[in-house]
Amino acid sequence: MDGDGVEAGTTAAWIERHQQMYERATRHPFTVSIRDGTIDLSTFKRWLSQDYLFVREFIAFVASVLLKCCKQESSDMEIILGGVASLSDELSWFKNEAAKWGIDLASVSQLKSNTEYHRFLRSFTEPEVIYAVAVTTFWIIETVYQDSFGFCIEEGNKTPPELLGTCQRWGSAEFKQYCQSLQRIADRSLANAPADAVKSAEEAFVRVLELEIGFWEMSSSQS
Ligand SMILES: Cc1ncc(CN)c(N)n1
Repeated sequence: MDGDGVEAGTTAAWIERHQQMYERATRHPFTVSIRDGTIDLSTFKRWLSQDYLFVREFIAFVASVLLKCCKQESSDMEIILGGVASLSDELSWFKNEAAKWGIDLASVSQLKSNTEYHRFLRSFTEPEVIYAVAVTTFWIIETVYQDSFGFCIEEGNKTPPELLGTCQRWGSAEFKQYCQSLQRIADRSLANAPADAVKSAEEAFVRVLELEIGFWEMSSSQS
């Protein structure tokens, strides 16, 4: 077990093996600039608008993970169902936050890196993609946000007060526990999965890190 009570497993080994890329995704200049208080607010608003579109697609992805979970009569159902349910709150949160920042969500055009991420998420809805691969992908997507925003509220932060709510949303102890539950599910599923599925899951893990880096870059630069 590590200090957080998570058993060291396959996913922890991948974080170590791909440490550099993991760091690039979770300590990106975008989130680091939130933590050090130098964030340009137009950049933040771009991220918020694009992430709203992302979350709409993410809901379909998480629903597809739930469906795969149900088909194999897994005991993980309640945790994943909780994830689906919390996305309803998340959508409302985005709408409220957008109104606060004067963003008209209906007029936001989706940027390229977001579209690329949507395409990736959609590929998981295929029935051929097995549960272990899908749930591991789900875990790393959530974990990048947890680690990134968790850093923004760790000791020594200079996060602007108006951004603390955003950072709490994914950086809270509760969200961390949820990610740890997903990690345990991913590790257990991978331990029982065939070698080719474990390989696909590791490829998806790396791809998520690339896409998350692309998402932060897009938010910073409109690419
Ligand atoms: C791009 C992205 N990655 C992850 C999350 C966390 N669900 C998110 N909202 N947006």
